[in-house]
Amino acid sequence: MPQLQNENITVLNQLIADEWRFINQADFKKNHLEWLNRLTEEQKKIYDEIINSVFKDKCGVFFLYSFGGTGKTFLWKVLSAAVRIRGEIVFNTASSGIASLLLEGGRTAHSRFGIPLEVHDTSMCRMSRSSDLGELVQEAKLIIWDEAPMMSKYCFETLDRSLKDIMRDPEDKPFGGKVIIFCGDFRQILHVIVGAGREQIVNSSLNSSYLWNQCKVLRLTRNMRLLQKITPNEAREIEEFSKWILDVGEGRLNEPNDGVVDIDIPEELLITEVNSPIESIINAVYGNSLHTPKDSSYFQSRAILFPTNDDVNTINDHMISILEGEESVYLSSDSIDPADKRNKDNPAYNLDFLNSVRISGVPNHALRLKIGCPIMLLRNIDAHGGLMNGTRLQITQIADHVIQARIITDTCLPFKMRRKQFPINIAFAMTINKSQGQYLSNVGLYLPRPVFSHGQLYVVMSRVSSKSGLKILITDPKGKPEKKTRNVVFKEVFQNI
Ligand SMILES: Nc1ncnc2c1ncn2[C@@H]1O[C@H](COP(=O)(O)OP(=O)(O)OP(=O)(O)O)[C@@H](O)[C@H]1O
Repeated sequence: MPQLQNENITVLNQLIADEWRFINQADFKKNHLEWLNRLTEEQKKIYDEIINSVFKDKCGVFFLYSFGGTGKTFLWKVLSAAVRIRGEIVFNTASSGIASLLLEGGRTAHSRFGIPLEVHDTSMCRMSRSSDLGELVQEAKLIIWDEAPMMSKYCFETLDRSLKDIMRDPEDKPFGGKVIIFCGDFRQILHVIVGAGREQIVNSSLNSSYLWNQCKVLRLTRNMRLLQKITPNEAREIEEFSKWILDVGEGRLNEPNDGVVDIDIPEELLITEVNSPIESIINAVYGNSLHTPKDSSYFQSRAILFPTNDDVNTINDHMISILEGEESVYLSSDSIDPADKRNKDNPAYNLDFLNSVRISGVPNHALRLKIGCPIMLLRNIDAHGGLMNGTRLQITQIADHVIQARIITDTCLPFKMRRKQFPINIAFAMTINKSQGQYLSNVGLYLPRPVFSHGQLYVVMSRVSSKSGLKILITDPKGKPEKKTRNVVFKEVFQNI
């Protein structure tokens, strides 16, 4: 494929043409040198290693292990610019739509590579060598895949098989000889498998794959947020808090433990004065008056987090009631999918029952909305426009069949159901799992029941960069405040990193 440095040249493959538009952006050329000069020593070492692999045509599989604030998003920006200013194609991908938005030209790995929704040990991506996507993949010099630990190892193995097939590398190198860098944090929530136990979850993670032996682990260890304009006291507090968060994430509190243990939460994070738990957590995050819709930055930085969806609905229903303004209710149209012949005429699945179904990832039957309220998108709609599953928005206009909003940032049913509804839910509160990848500065964690899976507590703690942004309410079944809560860490997942 010829090198294309001039945007006036036309190419027949639209996917390649789209990538060349990035290459031709003047900004990369202007900014790359300035960014390069700002890299810290450890960032520069990683940069050099990757660039060396890319431009000396060495294959390479890397995993960048880092925690929040160590500058990995910054590093991707510099690496992508370095490859693009040399006229080459970079794939910026992420496991989730929301994480892909942080990357220039980012896409979910599933959509970028045509990875099937159901993956197993022989599945292949939906692309052939001669397809537009196949040709684009052959051109790509560097593949970045963020938030890798939240995907099943079969996704990476599927891509490995497909790239080997497409690249036809005589040496059968991993990923067809491409330079690929995965990154993420194994302390965070891993691949979610409904109903699976600890062993199955750990066995399905990237570092349980045959590919892991080929992966060189690189590390970023320096919290770059500490270098920003803050006082020595603030820096010390952030440093201590970061260390405590890492201890939570690695299960190092209250040792010895097998990874499931009650831990003490520091007093300053706890909400202890409680008349009504719901009102206490709302006050801690949103203050005690929500009479007029606040500006978008107010909602952008705040959320109440819960381990499960049931409690999320309770808070969102309460919040929409107290938000000032006229309420509009949008009802979904529900039916059993005609393709589900076995259940299509089952009287148990009547309309009332279908309307009552509330599950994660599917909008509720009745959407109660008001102008000003925060909502979360539940579908990947437009990557370029920033509209991905998990994007939060604030409603600005409501009409009969249209909602206007501005961006502020498998089902397991025994029947096949169809629901026509705006793909949104209210987002004053959300589940911990949905908050992974979101950036918040005011978080309220409400634990009427403890977390149940690896990484959930760590994900909450690592949403904020300072203690002052986090308030935790732990209650017993009678609503009485407590000071301890369960932490779950599958420690075996760290063994070979
Ligand atoms: N070398 C650097 N020079 C100056 N600022 C930097 C550098 N590296 C990172 N930063 C800044 O530090 C902050 C944190 O970096 P970044 O967002 O890239 O970290 P991250 O590891 O992606 O964190 P998170 O996972 O929490 O998003 C950002 O404001 C970023 O611009």
